[in-house]
Amino acid sequence: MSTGPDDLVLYAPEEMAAADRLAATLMPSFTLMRNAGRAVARAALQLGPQRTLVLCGPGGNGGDGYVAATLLAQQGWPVEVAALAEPRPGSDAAQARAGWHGPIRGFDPERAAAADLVIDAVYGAGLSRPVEGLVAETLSRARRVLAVDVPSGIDGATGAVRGMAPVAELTVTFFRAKPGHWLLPGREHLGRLVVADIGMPEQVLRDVAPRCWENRPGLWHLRVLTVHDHKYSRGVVSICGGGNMTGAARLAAGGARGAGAGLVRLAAEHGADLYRTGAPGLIVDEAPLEELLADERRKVWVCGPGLAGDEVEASLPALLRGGRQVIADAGALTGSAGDPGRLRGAAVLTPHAGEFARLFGGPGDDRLGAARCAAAEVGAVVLLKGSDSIIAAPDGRAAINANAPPWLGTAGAGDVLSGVIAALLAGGMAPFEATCAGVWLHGEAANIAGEGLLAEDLLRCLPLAARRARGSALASAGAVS
Ligand SMILES: NC(=O)C1=CN([C@@H]2O[C@H](COP(=O)(O)OP(=O)(O)OC[C@H]3O[C@@H](n4cnc5c(N)ncnc54)[C@H](O)[C@@H]3O)[C@@H](O)[C@H]2O)[C@@H](O)CC1
Ligand SMILES: Nc1ncnc2c1ncn2[C@@H]1O[C@H](COP(=O)(O)OP(=O)(O)O)[C@@H](O)[C@H]1O
Ligand SMILES: [K+]
Repeated sequence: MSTGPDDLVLYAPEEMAAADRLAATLMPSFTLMRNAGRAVARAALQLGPQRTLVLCGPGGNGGDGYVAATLLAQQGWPVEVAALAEPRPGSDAAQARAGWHGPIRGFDPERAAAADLVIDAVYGAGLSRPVEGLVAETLSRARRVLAVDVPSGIDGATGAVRGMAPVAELTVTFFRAKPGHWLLPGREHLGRLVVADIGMPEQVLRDVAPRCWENRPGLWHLRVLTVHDHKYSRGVVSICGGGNMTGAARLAAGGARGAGAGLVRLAAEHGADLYRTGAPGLIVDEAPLEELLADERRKVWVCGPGLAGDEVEASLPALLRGGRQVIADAGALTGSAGDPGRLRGAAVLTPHAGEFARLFGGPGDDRLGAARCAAAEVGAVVLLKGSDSIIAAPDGRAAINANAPPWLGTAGAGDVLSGVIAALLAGGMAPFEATCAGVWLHGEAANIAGEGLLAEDLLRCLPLAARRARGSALASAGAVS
């Protein structure tokens, strides 16, 4: 089956609540809860019969727990239920509670410690304050946890831990995942994530349409070359080269070439000889920048890797004035610390957490929200890099990337990435899609290279990463808008 944006969309808790309300006008809402509980029971059954304690909260999450407990008991499982409070009379959760005919106990940390499996159905999308006291104590004693929707305490919008949250072995969520499933630290609490189909009407996807996606092939499409392509149509990338830290610009150039740019040129008014000793396919220009800008084919520029403050001053304003598509990285970001307005006109900014903080402050617990605000403020795509990189567009679209292995955190990896994004931009992709695709290819190349990679290793792995992207996005649905 093909994957498209609708499959990758992430519903924040308030969007999921809106989806729920809409669904309730189209079908009996209890059907969704019954299907959710069924999916939880099915997942538990796959773990094999064992003494199970279902911890039920007062709302819909607890309702799913009662349904699952009832179904598991019907299968002959040794199941106990502990409840925090009675569900609101007349609610779906109350109906689910009425289906459970066994005893209901109070929360007790010792009982949780004695169970072989704890089903955490305490809080889900309705988490409204930190998890503490008896709930925290009980959850923290569980030895093996299956979480319903999210491990209680994980904020579904931000991935933050509010108070405490158990580390689950398996998490079963419904309809679509949430940003907090993919953002850290939430992602580390899930174990394996199962997204269960609970029969949500199709109309919900149309009428409640979040603008946040998991970043994978299918959200974007790499172009396919034809016999009519040539080096200029594949894209020209220009890179500002510093006179001192020359490795960074060379890595960016390698990233652009590895990601399929037809022609990569390095602008090095000073230090051109150093660059000429590098890759033979790289063209080094010694002419002053103003002269290079007269060539209208040179639309896409990487500015920042390896540049000192004065070198940024000598290049960035001219590139922006010249209406070029600029990827501002490293030195270009540091040079605008506290004054992000200086980057207005750039196509993409690629800060890591430290650079982001220097530019915009924060970002605090809500990194997704902070990246979106930053993108709107500067009018550029903002890529907040990390092991859960966030790509945010000025129009509110955002994507969360999760394929990057920890060994990608090595000096020079970011320089390669700026070149990869530049190549995709130069090849005709729009800035948001080019950045999403670049980040995924970069992570995939790191997976191909394996642990111990050096930034240089990414370059030879990029072509295979692109082939994998094309393979897994085959026949995907249309573009994101
Ligand atoms: N959205 C959907 O499509 C569906 C949702 N379902 C379930 O319904 C859940 C959402 O239900 P609710 O909106 O009732 O929310 P929850 O069941 O997550 O929370 C219930 C209530 O608990 C209280 N609460 C939250 N955090 C607390 C804390 N830390 N300390 C003390 N009290 C706290 C709040 O008053 C909240 O309204 C989902 O997580 C999911 O499990 C499913 O039943 C079926 C379909
Ligand atoms: N723990 C991690 N897991 C996965 N990717 C990481 C991790 N730490 C850093 N990265 C990635 O490595 C790259 C490092 O970029 P950057 O910090 O700019 O380094 P440099 O300036 O040395 O090139 C980014 O793409 C970032 O997302
Ligand atoms: K839960």
